[in-house]
Formats: sequence, C-alpha cells, structure tokens
Amino acid sequence: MSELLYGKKLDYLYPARHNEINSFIRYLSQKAKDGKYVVLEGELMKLTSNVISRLSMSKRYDALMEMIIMEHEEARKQETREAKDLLNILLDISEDESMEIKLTRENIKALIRDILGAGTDTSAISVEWALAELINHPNIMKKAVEEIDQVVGKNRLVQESDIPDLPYLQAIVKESLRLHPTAPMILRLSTQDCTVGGYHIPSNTTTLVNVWSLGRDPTVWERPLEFMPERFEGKPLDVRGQHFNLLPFGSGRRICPGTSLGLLMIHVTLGAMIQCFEWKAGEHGNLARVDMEEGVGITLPRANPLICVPVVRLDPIPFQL
Ligand code: HEM
Repeated sequence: MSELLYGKKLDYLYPARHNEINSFIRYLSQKAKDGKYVVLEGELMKLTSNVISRLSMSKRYDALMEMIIMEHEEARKQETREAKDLLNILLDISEDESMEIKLTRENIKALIRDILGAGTDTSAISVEWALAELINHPNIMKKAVEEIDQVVGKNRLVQESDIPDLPYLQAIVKESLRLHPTAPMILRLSTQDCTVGGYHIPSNTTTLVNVWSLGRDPTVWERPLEFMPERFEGKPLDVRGQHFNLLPFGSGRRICPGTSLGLLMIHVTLGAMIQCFEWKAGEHGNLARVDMEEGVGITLPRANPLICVPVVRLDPIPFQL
C-alpha cells in the first residue's frame, strides 16, 4: 500500500489532486466573493473523497455516485432492480411527495459518503482487535468456538439469526469494544450552560468525551485492563448508549446510526472466522501472542497490523448458511 501511495507513483497522481484543490479553492473564492459561510467539514470531506475517488478510480466521488444513481434509476424504471440497497431506499424517500422535508440528490450523495466513511474502518478495526484478543487468550477462544459448535454445528456457517443464542460471543464483542472502542473520543457542543461532574461548562463549548478511559475506569471495572468477557455474563450491560461507562457507539441523539449494522457485522465476521479457522499469530504462524500496541488515529487502529495464518478447522468449509 505505501509503495502505491509513495514517491513517483504519488507524483504521477498529482494532477488529480491539483485539480481538486483548485476546484476547492475556486469554490471558496466564490463563497468569499458572495460573502457566504462555508460548512468546512462537509466541503473538506467532499474534497478528500473526490481526491481519493479520483486517485483510485479516475472519477470524482460525485461523478461516480451520479453514475451509480443513474444505474439505479434506470433499473427502477424497468423494475429490474434486485434486492433493495440503501441507495434505493433513499431514492424512494426522495421521490415521496408526502415527505415534509425533501431529500435532494446532494443529500443522498452526502449520506452515502458519510456511511462509507463512518462504517468501514470502525467495523473492520473492531473485528481486528477482537480477534487479536482471542488469539492472546486461547481459553476464551476455545470456549467461544465450543459455543458456536454447539449452537450452529459444523455443517453450516454462523449467521445473524444465531447471535441471540451466542451469549459468550456477545460478551467477547462487548469486552473487546470496552477495551478497544474504535471511536475513542466523542464530541459534543453544549447548547446551554451546564454543570457536569462539578465542572461548569459554558454554553457553546466543545467537549470531548473520552470513551476509551471510561471503559478502563478502575472505580467501575474490576481488573479493568484484563480481557474478561465473563464480566458481562448474565449482566444486562449493553453497548447501545445506556451504560455510561461503555459507550463504543456514543449515546443520545447523535449515537452511531450504524450501531445495529456494526454489531451484526462484528459478531458474524468474528464468529465465522473462528468457526472455520484456527488463527496462528505471525507471518509464519509461529508467534505465541500478538502485540496489542495502539496506533495513532481517530479510529484507534492497531500500531502494527494483525498478521496471522488461518488454518482450516472445518473441512469442507460450510459455505452455505
Ligand atoms: C464497530 C462499528 C462502529 C463503531 C464502534 C461506531 C462508533 C461510532 C461513534 C462512537 C459515533 C459517534 C456517536 C456519538 O457522537 O454519540 C459514530 C457516529 C456515526 N456512525 Fe458509527 N460506528 C460503527 C459502525 C458504523 C456503521 C456500520 C455505520 C454506517 C453504515 C456508521 C455510521 C455512522 C455515522 C453516519 C455517524 C455520524 C452520526 C452523526 O453525526 O449524527 N457507523 N459511530
């Protein structure tokens, strides 16, 4: 990856970046001329997704989305559309005359961009951390695999509808999200003066909630730094914003809208990975454990990528659900 995005190759891709930055500056200068404000977060997101999209596929994000929207619209006319996707649902909403607020094409593109941006990294990194913990805790791994074998068997793949019957897997996911929340800081802006924990917070103040340290608070969690899924067994503690020492998806009005999807993805991906394979740490599968050092980033990545060798556990692998 760094080969691809480094040195000469990066120079080669310069015109696309240059072009996009020019358009961005042009857009800003127009706003300046008109004396209008700019919502920078959205505009910068547009800039970066256009750059990335052009670098990787020679099309601006906007043009790419336009093509995809047009394909969807064509299929909708001919009623040949297959299973619904989010874009189809958003197009349904945008065509609904009875809606109080009209969803524009721009809104649709922005929503899809948000979803792509917020939904991919977080879910992937969560699975990576959870698997790393399991590799380092063979007894917990063994218990999780036994639960899956008992509930699902060996002739079909674990699926979403199995999750309610896999309480130990659920406890593992909660425990991993407690120690490794992929959005370690959440932001809030106070709309009025308030007092939190004895501190006065004036209105219009940006505050950061440190989800990472809430999950490790020794006054709340017993042996907080240990990976112990058992702490959740038989407890009504969940991760959906009701327990303020466990907020991997945030809480309140701005709670992560992808919580359910994210949780489904993590459980099923992790479940299937350990159902079908044993995981040996290291490039040659010869390491006793994997390191758990955290990297730098908004989504709490690992410092070093998790590299391990999958060894088939079920032969044949039951690809059917
Ligand atoms: C393990 C997976 C995920 C984690 C840990 C996670 C975590 C979070 C957190 C902590 C927030 C901020 C919430 C707050 O401020 O209270 C957030 C926001 C958001 N998440 Fe997720 N997320 C995950 C998966 C997803 C998925 C799969 C999607 C979409 C498909 C998604 C879409 C979003 C969006 C659009 C926001 C912004 C919401 C807003 O600003 O109102 N997330 N996420």
